[in-house]
Amino acid sequence: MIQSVEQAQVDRVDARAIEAVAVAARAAQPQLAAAPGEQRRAALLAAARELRASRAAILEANERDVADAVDLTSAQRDRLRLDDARIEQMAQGVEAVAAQPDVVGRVVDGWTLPNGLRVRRVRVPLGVVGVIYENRPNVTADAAALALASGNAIVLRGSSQALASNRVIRGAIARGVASVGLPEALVGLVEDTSREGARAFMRLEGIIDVLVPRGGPGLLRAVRDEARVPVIIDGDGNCHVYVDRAADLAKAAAIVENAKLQRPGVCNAAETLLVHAAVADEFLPQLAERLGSCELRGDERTRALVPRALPATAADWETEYLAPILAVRVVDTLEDAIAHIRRYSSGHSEAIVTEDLAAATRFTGEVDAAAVLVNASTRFVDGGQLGFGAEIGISTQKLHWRGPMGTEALTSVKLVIWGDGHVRT
Ligand SMILES: NC(=O)C1=CN([C@@H]2O[C@H](COP(=O)(O)OP(=O)(O)OC[C@H]3O[C@@H](n4cnc5c(N)ncnc54)[C@H](OP(=O)(O)O)[C@@H]3O)[C@@H](O)[C@H]2O)C=CC1
Ligand SMILES: N[C@@H](CCC(=O)OP(=O)(O)O)C(=O)O
Repeated sequence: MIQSVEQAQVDRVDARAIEAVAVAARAAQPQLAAAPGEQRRAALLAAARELRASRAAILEANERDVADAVDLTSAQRDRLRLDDARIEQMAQGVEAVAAQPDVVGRVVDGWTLPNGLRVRRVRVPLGVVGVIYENRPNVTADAAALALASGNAIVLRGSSQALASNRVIRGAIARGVASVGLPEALVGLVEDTSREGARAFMRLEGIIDVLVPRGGPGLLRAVRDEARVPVIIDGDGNCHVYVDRAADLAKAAAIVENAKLQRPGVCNAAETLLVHAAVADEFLPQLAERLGSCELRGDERTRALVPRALPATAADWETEYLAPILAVRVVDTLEDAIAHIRRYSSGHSEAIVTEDLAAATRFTGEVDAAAVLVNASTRFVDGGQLGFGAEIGISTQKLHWRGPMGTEALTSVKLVIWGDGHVRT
């Protein structure tokens, strides 16, 4: 039989071991779906306790991960590294998910037909959620907590760089789950972190109900080419801030600084600044000073106002730097800003700074992204910040869900119809 190169590679990994983890999760999921909300909540609270109790083991594993990782950018190193405070945040994140209102079985709406049939639409778990994610170990806890809270089993495929950390974190959560009488298999971890293993994972048709690929363009290409399971893409963030002619420039400077520099390596950090020509003279020189060592790459009009800015090339408008670098362009109109964003945005998070309600309304109406913000930093587009407790990722696609994915995003709906001997005529 003739095989493609990709298929031959998939065959070389232990695809059966990966499948076994997912099959076990699938077998366990109905028990979770039938469990009362109190038991799911108790599992999460126990998992948080186990995370705190495993602090030393998590730190030790994480040190090994950091020591073994080669060629990390500063953003990747920052993501991978855990410390006491981050482990505590992880446990608190699990508790925050436990405190969310229960979504399983929630009645979305209901109606009674003229013939007496009673129809209700209720929320149900998706089933088995797979997630492929970057080298950020806290995602292991966040994703598992959100899945369990919403009645789903989860199979985690984290980065090869974080495997030791993820093993210990997954172990702690599984112990919490088992301590309340639920199966540990509800939280599965793919131990084969090869790229071929990831591709085998994407092909688990009929076993994984939905895959959440959380990462950059390389991962998304692989998913588009290889996945045989339904996906919710949580992709890269080429995010913009537009400073309008009617902006309060003090607010604008604080927002741009926060959006770019508070944590430059994350997907909701700003990458390009657009400034209306009417305020560029006043705004850009003071901003350049405020941004300190942040590298600026500007168009010609920007460079005339900010001599330290390097020339921006066409590629800069497309680039997610994930670093303290900001592309800057002066635009003549709100329409030009919207057109630039329409062309280059990856559909993650886009912000306008303005005191003009009409401009803000036009921006929020016409810009097509998971989140549009008025007079606020793009850094707020995060599950924890927006009240979801945590996030499994930030969906950059339109179907099923858009934006930070909390428990509701991990459910679908089912019609429950009650009759009394009704037959259709
Ligand atoms: N929308 C969202 O919710 C989020 C988006 N992101 C985006 O992720 C990117 C940063 O993370 P980064 O780690 O660089 O992302 P990558 O896409 O490089 O890696 C993410 C995960 O995918 C795996 N992976 C990468 N390429 C492939 C491939 N071709 N085939 C199979 N698996 C693959 C990685 O494995 P390994 O590490 O083992 O190579 C890792 O587990 C940014 O673009 C950021 O915006 C990040 C977080 C959240
Ligand atoms: N949820 C995050 C942003 C998403 C994220 O985790 O991004 P990344 O640092 O690229 O892994 C936050 O704002 O803190």
